Amino acid sequence: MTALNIALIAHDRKKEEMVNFAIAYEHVFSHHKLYATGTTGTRIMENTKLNVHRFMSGPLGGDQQIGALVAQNEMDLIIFLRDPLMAQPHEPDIIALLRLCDVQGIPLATNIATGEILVKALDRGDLAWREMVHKYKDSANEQQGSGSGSGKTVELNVE
Ligand SMILES: O=C(CO)COP(=O)(O)O
Repeated sequence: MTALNIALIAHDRKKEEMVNFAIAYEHVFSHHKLYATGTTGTRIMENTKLNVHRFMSGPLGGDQQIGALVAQNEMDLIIFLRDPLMAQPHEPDIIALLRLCDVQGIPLATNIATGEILVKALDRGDLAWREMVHKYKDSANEQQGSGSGSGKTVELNVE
């Protein structure tokens, strides 16, 4: 199975849970391309050997940056450990990201129990259909002669 694009996001009181999750499934995640909001990504990299492409911190637009990739159907799996007991200043961004996952039909876990099921499914190859999505997009882009391939993974430079 080729590497899929996975986004890991956690609100502050869920970050320790996310770090432990990343440690537990490092052997699975290491085969894929990881993306995260700023602080979540930093915490994961500090505690594992995983390489994580970090976007802005959530309140500064990180959810929206990941949402942009979801809108382009580039993101294959999202594990977003939300804090359901604390209001977030960027709640509209969060809702927008979740909505876009439903628009594109992207596998999304918002708690650790579902996250674990999805990562085990990923490990078993159950998300191989996402490879077909990428192949289809790539060939559609080639047919349109878009050259650099607007459907390819967008690499953004972040600090
Ligand atoms: O707020 C977040 C997601 O909505 C997470 O952002 P950080 O990973 O930067 O803390």
